Amino acid sequence: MNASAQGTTSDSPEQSYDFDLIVLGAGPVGENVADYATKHGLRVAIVESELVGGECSYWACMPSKALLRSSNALRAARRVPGAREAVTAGINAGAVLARRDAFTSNWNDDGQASWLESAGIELIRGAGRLVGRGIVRVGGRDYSAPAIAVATGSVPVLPPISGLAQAKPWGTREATSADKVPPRLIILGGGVAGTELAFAFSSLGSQVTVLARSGLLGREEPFVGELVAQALDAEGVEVRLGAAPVSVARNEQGIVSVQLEDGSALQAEELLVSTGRRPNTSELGLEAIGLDPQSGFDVDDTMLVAGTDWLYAVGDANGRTLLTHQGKYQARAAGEAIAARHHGTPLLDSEWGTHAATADHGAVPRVVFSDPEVAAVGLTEREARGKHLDIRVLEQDLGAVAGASLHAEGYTGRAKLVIDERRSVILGATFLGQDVSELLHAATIAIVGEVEMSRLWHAVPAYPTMSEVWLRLLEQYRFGTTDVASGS
Ligand SMILES: Cc1cc2nc3c(=O)[nH]c(=O)nc-3n(C[C@H](O)[C@H](O)[C@H](O)COP(=O)(O)OP(=O)(O)OC[C@H]3O[C@@H](n4cnc5c(N)ncnc54)[C@H](O)[C@@H]3O)c2cc1C
Ligand SMILES: NC(=O)c1ccc[n+]([C@@H]2O[C@H](COP(=O)([O-])OP(=O)(O)OC[C@H]3O[C@@H](n4cnc5c(N)ncnc54)[C@H](O)[C@@H]3O)[C@@H](O)[C@H]2O)c1
Repeated sequence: MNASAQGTTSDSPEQSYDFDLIVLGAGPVGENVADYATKHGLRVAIVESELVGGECSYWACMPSKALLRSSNALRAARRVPGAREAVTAGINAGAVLARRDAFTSNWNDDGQASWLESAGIELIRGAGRLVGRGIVRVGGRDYSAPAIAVATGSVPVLPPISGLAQAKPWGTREATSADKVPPRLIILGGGVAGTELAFAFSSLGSQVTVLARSGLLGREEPFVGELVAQALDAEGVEVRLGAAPVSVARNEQGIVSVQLEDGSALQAEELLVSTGRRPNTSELGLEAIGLDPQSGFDVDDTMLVAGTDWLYAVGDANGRTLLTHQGKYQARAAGEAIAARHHGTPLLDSEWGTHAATADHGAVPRVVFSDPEVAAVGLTEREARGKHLDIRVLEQDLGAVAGASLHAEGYTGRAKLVIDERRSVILGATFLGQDVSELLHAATIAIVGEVEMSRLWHAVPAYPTMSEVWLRLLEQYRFGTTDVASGS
């Protein structure tokens, strides 16, 4: 390392630094910050303590979706006469686990490490820690750069329940990398991870019980949790709403017992805790640069940390939205903003500028890969009302659309738009039903583009696709009724 610790400033000569940018954490977000800065000519190093590719590739998005996909495809076939008769056996759990293993490259990151090399990004293996302004220590060696980006992801939150930690519950890592399907599985937490993994393990053969202290998927429109709970029930999953565990224990035979507040108890071979995550900041040495590791990062839309002109926090690490695609979007903005500041070229950080993650504030797409799927973007009705906006709400039975009835026998689904009446633009959209995730991007474009409803009228959905739900919603907006030339 060439630069001195606290004395290093952003206007020191470029040559005195080891790199132009050091990124802490090579998850999807860190990789993108590094890539975008490198594309603009910066010399970038990335520090990774585990596997290049991060949580998403090995223990989150990819393995969980691989565990879900086969059973979703099987149910889809069973919903279509003609295909249904060809399904003569149930799920092959071994083949599903093998496909999951392939998607995680058997937890080997050689491929992603080679990609870093090909992109011109230097990989430093080990846990990085900030020891001063612009200085990162890895394995006893210091590296310097005028800009540092923290992309260290998030860690699970374990609720303070008596005996829980000692019972060695599964977290989402253990669930997504499991090589056996437990006969019984209790899931604590009815959020996105708990809901998806309930579908996954139930389809693989576990008897699953979900303990959700309130409804499922409480961040979304109320009908979402209700309909997904009904679907889980139909799959044989028991969803216990309002269930509060008071203690947990694992006996010598390995069976976990969960004692509930109402006096009842549950037993299972495994207990999965999926009760949320928090930014992974406690081991970063933030105190060395005058920041409190407990209070999290306060970032602007270029991901610059408040009170600094050199430190960035991106993706799960800043706690804005814990989603890969949104973190990567922030990473693209941050990588280019860091490069612009480095080169002294114009910073486009005003609303919707290239270097600003403006969509974080009202256009975040979210998909739950349950069956039915949940796809939502922007504000829910509750959130919009909380902002005291003049809104109008449109709802449509998705099953009544010709494309949906062709897609699956007895298709059940729903769509909802939240409209800003003053500007006549969409603030939020929610779709629920089989395969609705691919409907979502149209809504995201309408929100980001602030397309007025009168112009959306001219965006004609093809017949007979499920996208015709847009026409039904627009008719409702214009005429106040769904009963307009419907059917075909
Ligand atoms: C079960 C589950 C399923 C999910 N499914 C989806 C999904 O389908 N779609 C979606 O959009 N999101 C999903 N998510 C969320 C998604 O996984 C995260 O939003 C995403 O991984 C965040 O990326 P990141 O790069 O910020 O952090 P991470 O992927 O966590 O990467 C951070 C990296 O930093 C490294 N690191 C940490 N500390 C240090 C240090 N001090 N020095 C060096 N390296 C360090 C870690 O080893 C890790 O590799 C899911 C999450 C879970 C738990
Ligand atoms: N498809 C996807 O995009 C996807 C899938 C899985 C996870 N994720 C991301 O990963 C993050 C973590 O997922 P998650 O499901 O753990 O978090 P979450 O915030 O979605 O859900 C946590 C749930 O646990 C409940 N909970 C919290 N404390 C509890 C307690 N003591 N007892 C009972 N219930 C309790 C909460 O009420 C909530 O319903 C999420 O923020 C999500 O964005 C995304």
